[in-house]
Amino acid sequence: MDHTGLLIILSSPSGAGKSTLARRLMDWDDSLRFSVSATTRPPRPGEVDGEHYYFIAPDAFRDMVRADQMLEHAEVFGNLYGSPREPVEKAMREGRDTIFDVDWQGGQQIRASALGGHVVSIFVLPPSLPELERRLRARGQDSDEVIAGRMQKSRAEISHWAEYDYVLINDDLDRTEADLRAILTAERLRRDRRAGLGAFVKKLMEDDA
Ligand SMILES: Nc1ncnc2c1ncn2[C@@H]1O[C@H](COP(=O)(O)OP(=O)(O)OP(=O)(O)O)[C@@H](O)[C@H]1O
Ligand SMILES: Nc1nc2c(ncn2[C@@H]2O[C@H](COP(=O)(O)O)[C@@H](O)[C@H]2O)c(=O)[nH]1
Repeated sequence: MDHTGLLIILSSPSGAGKSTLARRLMDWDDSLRFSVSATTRPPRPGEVDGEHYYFIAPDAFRDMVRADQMLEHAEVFGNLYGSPREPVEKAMREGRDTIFDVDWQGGQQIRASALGGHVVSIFVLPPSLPELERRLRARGQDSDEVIAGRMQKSRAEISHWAEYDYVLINDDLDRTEADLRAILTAERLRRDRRAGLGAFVKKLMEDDA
């Protein structure tokens, strides 16, 4: 292995399909790892601590931020969310690619982080706002009040679309998954080519010295 792992950022307004797409990508390629975030929001029915999120108290969250244990963190919909730093750095050293499901603030912070890896950012749009609301309701996990709050914030999240390398409209799930696979394959080739050429050029210079 002569490369570091990719950092793959997925952002979207809540309910556009990031978690569903991330799960599908990991079923396609089991070498991908998901960055399990820490959050102060309460678990939804069926969510497992350490698998979907690390559910922690606000004080514990703030302690982690103070100890520089979060690669990025933000307040989203009135709760704190953050990506623990250590597992990401370990995956990068091991050459494993990491998927992040984070909002635009997290996306900006990961891009600006000093990790020095190859970052690929993807924004997922819903086909329409009524369809976004339909998906949030169909998921059946949030109250009307929570859904209204998320819909109200959706425009602010969408306004950051142009900061991303790729923008996909998640109308047909199979099609969006296929687009994501193509992006990942191409970005891995770019990363590998760069890493391979670096070694080649170094050797070329040494041979000539
Ligand atoms: N292309 C699609 N067509 C129809 N339904 C979809 C599509 N993509 C995702 N969904 C459904 O929409 C709902 C929301 O998807 P998901 O939970 O993946 O969104 P999310 O972006 O991760 O949301 P959040 O930001 O709140 O975590 C789920 O019930 C999922 O099955
Ligand atoms: N900046 C971060 N945003 C995160 C992180 N983990 C999740 N999120 C975003 O929060 C909302 C809501 O998520 P939900 O699970 O409560 O529906 C969603 O848009 C996520 O992308 C994180 O670690 N950092």
